[in-house]
Amino acid sequence: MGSAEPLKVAVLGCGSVGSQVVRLLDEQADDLAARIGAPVELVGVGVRRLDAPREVDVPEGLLTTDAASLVTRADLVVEVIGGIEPARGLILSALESGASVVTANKALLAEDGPTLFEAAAKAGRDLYYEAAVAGAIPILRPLRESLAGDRVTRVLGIVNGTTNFILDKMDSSGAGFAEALEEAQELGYAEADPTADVEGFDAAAKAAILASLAFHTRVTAADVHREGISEVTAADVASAADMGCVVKLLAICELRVQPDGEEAVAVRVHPAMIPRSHPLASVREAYNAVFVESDAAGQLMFYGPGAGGSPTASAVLGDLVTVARNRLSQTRGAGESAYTDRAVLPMGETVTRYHVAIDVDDKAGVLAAVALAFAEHGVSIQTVRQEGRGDDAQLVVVSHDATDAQLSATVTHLQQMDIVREVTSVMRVEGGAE
Ligand SMILES: NC(=O)c1ccc[n+]([C@@H]2O[C@H](COP(=O)([O-])OP(=O)(O)OC[C@H]3O[C@@H](n4cnc5c(N)ncnc54)[C@H](O)[C@@H]3O)[C@@H](O)[C@H]2O)c1
Ligand SMILES: N[C@@H](CCO)C(=O)O
Ligand code: NA
Repeated sequence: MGSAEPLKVAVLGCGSVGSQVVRLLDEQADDLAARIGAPVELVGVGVRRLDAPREVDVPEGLLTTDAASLVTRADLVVEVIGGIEPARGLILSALESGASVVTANKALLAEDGPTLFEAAAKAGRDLYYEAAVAGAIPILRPLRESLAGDRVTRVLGIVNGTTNFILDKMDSSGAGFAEALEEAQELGYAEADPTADVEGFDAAAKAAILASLAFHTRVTAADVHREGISEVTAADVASAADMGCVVKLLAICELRVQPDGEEAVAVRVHPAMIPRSHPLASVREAYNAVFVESDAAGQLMFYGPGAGGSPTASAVLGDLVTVARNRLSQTRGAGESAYTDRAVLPMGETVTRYHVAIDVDDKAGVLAAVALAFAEHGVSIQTVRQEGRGDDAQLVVVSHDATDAQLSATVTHLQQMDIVREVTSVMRVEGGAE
């Protein structure tokens, strides 16, 4: 074992994640060599600037700004630069020159995963990316390997720590969105430009990756219906609490049997109310969790730190060991499984329940007129209650299952009614029995 050739590893990017990968490669060198069956040799660390401050001491002579040539000298390339280019070009050139690749790059995988998977298959090399979804939490390998003999029907995930922190803060303190965001920024959870997190882009990329693996099909970020949390108000959170619910930003991937018997997938990211009794409701602060439903296993929950340099590096190193072992035994891992080629349903056909708050005139017949508007669009009402009197009168309606198209038509109708002053909030209700 000790006589095996060293495995040459290149790390591209030395930021939050890359610096922790470099640190662990050094600190765990002996254990990694024993687990892999060969020593790991760090042959270079690709950086943008040689003189930038770093969280890790990179051994003399290993830093380089020439990532393009570095990838041709490695057996295994770890890509932790992020973004589309130059990451995509570097991964493709690494595969072409015979290296296997481990990446944490959810944005790239969700935008152009198929190009990368095809390049890996053509080169006969591995492409692993456990860190790309929910950081340290093992979720992609369980979907790809442990659940490969089961039929996954639904994945519900809290896959963005920043937004979970903000919504948790709003729930526990009554704060509004802006105030909770400010606190998240002060504590370093949210970035100065929080758009990717709060508008759901990060979660949508992860949803695309989860749906692809769960349902053996190809889903890209463009297929994912996306709504962020910037419109969620303190009143929405309080209203959820009144119903025994909590508001979470959910990534929802569903397998749906169509009337013609064909199976299609629906993938969406949006804030939703879930009952406090649901396992995902107990996910606090910046933690992540993924709730999986499958035919044979039933319900599974994966929970843990979804971000941060060191937790994310844990997932990267796990992939590195697997890919290294595959390489030594001259095999490849499972690779992409997209044999089903399922259609992705438009959002209008998505079915769920809704919580609708409507400011109304406080007079006889209003409740009946509002109920009729729901009925006209085929939306059945589960509960309705009035809050406030006079100028503050509000009706809060919770529907049974309806399509998004039916609900949208109902809301448009309500907005045109004289007795309706404003539809103040429309939020989906997930994770509960009908
Ligand atoms: N930070 C997390 O918690 C986390 C969690 C999961 C996944 N990820 C993913 O990991 C990847 C890295 O994230 P991060 O948080 O470490 O980002 P980061 O911004 O801290 O680090 C990226 C580094 O890449 C460097 N870089 C940019 N262009 C380069 C180039 N051409 N060559 C070499 N280096 C270059 C930057 O200077 C920076 O130091 C991203 O894909 C991200 O989505 C991060
Ligand atoms: N910004 C992400 C972490 C990286 O995926 C989050 O808040 O969860
Ligand atoms: Na993960």
